[in-house]
Amino acid sequence: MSDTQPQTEALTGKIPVTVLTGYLGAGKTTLLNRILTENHGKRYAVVVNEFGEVGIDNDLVVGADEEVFEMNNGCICCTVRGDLIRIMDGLMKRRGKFDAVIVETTGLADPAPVAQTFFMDQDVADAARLDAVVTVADAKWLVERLKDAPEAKNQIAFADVILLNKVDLVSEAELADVEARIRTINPYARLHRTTKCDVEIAQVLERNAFDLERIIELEPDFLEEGHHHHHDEEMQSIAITLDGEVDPEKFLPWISELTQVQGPDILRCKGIVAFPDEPKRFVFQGIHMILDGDVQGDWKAGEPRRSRVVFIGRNLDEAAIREGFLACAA
Ligand SMILES: Nc1nc2c(ncn2[C@@H]2O[C@H](COP(=O)(O)OP(=O)(O)OP(=O)(O)O)[C@@H](O)[C@H]2O)c(=O)[nH]1
Repeated sequence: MSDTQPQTEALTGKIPVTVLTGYLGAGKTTLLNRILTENHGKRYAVVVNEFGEVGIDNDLVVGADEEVFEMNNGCICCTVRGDLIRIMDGLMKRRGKFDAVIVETTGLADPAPVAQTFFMDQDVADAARLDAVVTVADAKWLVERLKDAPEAKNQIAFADVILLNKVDLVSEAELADVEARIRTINPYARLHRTTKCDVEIAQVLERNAFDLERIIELEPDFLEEGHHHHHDEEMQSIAITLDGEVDPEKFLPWISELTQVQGPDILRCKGIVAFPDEPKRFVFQGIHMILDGDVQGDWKAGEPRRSRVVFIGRNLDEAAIREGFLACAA
């Protein structure tokens, strides 16, 4: 389908749904926050899914408390039939309160079963239409992940729109290389080079770009029940909650050493921690050895000052990481 065939909600009566995907740490939440803070006069309902049982992404999505629905009992692509359908049904009962839906999947999700929900479940298919699969790709790490992560490849293959993000971290030659790799997997998607996902929102939302025929060519059993996909069996997700504050003098050296030493195996880490006498939450994010942290957003009145961290990776010594974090207690 092309831009010349507008199929807006006014015409079809269906709510447009954008599936936002991309590997761990590529910039999905960055794009989502950009969409939610930009002044476009639209109201979005957001469904966030994360890998690991401690909800962190939900708290990192800005100013959208009421509209954010969180699914964190596993990978979205394995629980779509349940969670996503239930949430979509709930959303349809609140029609009129929002103009479109955005589903942010975990970095480890295969987008196929997510997209399938919008065709296979009759109630969902009657009420909503998949507008586009938007994939955020990390210009620095994508080439590596295409070698060892099948999900990363599927996310590119399924995309209608690709944001090749973090162009600030790579040279022009590396950029050309990663772009060529993307094109061998998906020659069709619109591709935008971005830093911090700085793309015009109209390039991402309401594209009316999802092309079922292309997807069936790619995956002939797309519209059949029992569609299988495989997960990276070695991938671990370690979520730790400390019921209290952590001492920055212990925590900062610990996290920095951990990511330096085990960086190659830590695909993603993030957390929200409470420092003593600090009214704001300390939020940190890491991708391999690149670590970033800052105080942002006040702890709300009455909110327990709990510290939560998540590590996703391979060959991680869970007991040692757990012990190390708990030893940072203030
Ligand atoms: N240098 C650089 N950093 C970026 C860019 N875009 C995002 N980041 C940083 O990359 C980290 C991950 O960004 P997120 O938006 O949380 O990524 P995500 O895809 O939502 O991550 P997961 O949900 O864990 O898979 C954050 O620390 C961002 O600030 C970019 O264009 N350049």
